[in-house]
Amino acid sequence: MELSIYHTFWNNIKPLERTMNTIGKHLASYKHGIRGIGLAFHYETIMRFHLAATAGVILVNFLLQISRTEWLITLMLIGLVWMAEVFNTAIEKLADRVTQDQDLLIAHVKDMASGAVSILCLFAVLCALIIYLPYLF
Ligand SMILES: Nc1ncnc2c1ncn2[C@@H]1O[C@H](COP(=O)(O)OP(=O)(O)OP(=O)(O)O)[C@@H](O)[C@H]1O
Repeated sequence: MELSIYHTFWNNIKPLERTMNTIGKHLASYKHGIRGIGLAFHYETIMRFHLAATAGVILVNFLLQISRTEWLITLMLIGLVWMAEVFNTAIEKLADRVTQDQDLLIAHVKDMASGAVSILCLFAVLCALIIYLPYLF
């Protein structure tokens, strides 16, 4: 009888323990992610430009009193640009680890990673114009 209580207890506690471990791992990955963002700021000065641009966009959004949908679009674009820049920085660092020598493929990899950020920035500017211009004229 006592043994059965023991088994019941452990059978109930194990899933709970597993859940706690999963939550712990999840929280740890957020910690690594935050450290990664800090590292991107450390390696790439352009991250400061993105921060200033983000502050500028948020200020303009408040001043122009844009709609909720327009807020969502601008916030998503800000997030995507930040994400692309952090990926770009990570790819650059990985490429530098592969070789510090002049290498054509490394040049192509870095150019493409940088191109991804440029595409996003171009479309973000187009979206900003489409959203803001009707409020101004
Ligand atoms: N090992 C290499 N071999 C050949 N070309 C390279 C190499 N490293 C960098 N380059 C060239 O120099 C460019 C700039 O690379 P760098 O690592 O200096 O990044 P960055 O100045 O931070 O650029 P970005 O503006 O894309 O963030 C690359 O896009 C690539 O064309």
